[in-house]
Amino acid sequence: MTAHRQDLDASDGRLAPGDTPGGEQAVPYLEVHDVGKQFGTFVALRRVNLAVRSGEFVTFLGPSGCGKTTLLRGIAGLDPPSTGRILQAGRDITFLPPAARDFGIVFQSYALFPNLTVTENVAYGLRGPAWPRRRVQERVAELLGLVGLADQAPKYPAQLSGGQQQRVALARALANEPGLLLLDEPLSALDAIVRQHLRQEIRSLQQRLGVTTIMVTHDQEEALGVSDRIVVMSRGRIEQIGTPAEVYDRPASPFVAGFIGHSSRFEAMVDSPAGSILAQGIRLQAEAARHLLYGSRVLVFVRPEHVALHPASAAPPGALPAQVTGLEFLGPVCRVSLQAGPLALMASAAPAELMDLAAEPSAQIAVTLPPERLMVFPEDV
Ligand SMILES: Nc1ncnc2c1ncn2[C@@H]1O[C@H](COP(=O)(O)OP(=O)(O)OP(=O)(O)O)[C@@H](O)[C@H]1O
Repeated sequence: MTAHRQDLDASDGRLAPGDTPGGEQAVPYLEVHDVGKQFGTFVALRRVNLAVRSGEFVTFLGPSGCGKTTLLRGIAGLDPPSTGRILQAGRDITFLPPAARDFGIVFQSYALFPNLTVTENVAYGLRGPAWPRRRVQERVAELLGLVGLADQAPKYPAQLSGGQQQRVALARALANEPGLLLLDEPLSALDAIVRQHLRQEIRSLQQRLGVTTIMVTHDQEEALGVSDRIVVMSRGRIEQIGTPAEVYDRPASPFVAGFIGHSSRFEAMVDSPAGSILAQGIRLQAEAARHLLYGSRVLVFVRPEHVALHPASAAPPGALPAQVTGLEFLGPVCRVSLQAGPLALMASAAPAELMDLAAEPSAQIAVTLPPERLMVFPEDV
């Protein structure tokens, strides 16, 4: 496990054109090579490259229509790619029918047989000479124990909650000990609390079993919370592959910076080779601008938690005067909308800090933007 962590940390999570993302380590369990998918003239996937290591939990994350389900369906053989190859455990599975592959899948809609009991649903795929009745009974009992449903065995799906039905679907997907577990938005039909609980259970079960897992989701909190690595997708392309910390702290593109987490965004121009930028007349320091061409246009993002707030009367040198334009109470933190001259910024701070600053709507305060925290991208990326 330690070595695995080091592997993950060693990658900087960025993609250069033509790279094989994540493929720099030991032989991957699943390899996606240059996969493309067209529906008529519509291109749903473009040259997707991906390598998933054995035992990894990888999430496909992106807005609606970005192609994440299409990619998962390609890996499952439900909708083969138009171009490229997919290898699992070294075997080319690109055009194998689903039944000839080694995976279990859980869909968003529970997809259980309504006329079969929990036991019968889980046992459904356990057929043939390898599965005498006694062994099936033992395996089903083991699986229902694993997903915490040992006492629900005789019930029918309609007698279970949504969360319980997804646990049955998970037990069924794992019944044959597949090499690969595919989860297609498995939690999106559930309410927030069940969803949060079940996602942690899925993660701990996955770690206990060590099964290589790919989950599709459009919920970034879900992806950040459970994944070893996240594949961020947009318009049929992979924008970045990285650990949750990498995609959050070091986004590879303006899309990723804007899609993952909250941020304020503004345009600027590189003003000097020493990392000074000019944003609508306001001069700021940005370490990430140091290597960029003098005079080039850039997009700048800053996370709310990195916008530092100060009293107007005790502003540090270089602070920008700012007016509070809105406050949103979120429990442990408040989100503060600010107007610093022409720049609209969002900050977050503890309620006690805001009380000390008397930061009420229309109050005047001051802000600083730490140079090492500004995420800067050339506009032509
Ligand atoms: N069978 C199909 N025929 C035509 N177009 C399709 C087909 N399946 C998917 N598409 C299109 O391909 C694109 C990607 O679809 P996909 O289902 O992979 O998106 P997604 O990222 O999973 O989105 P969502 O979160 O909304 O499910 C969409 O624009 C979709 O309309």
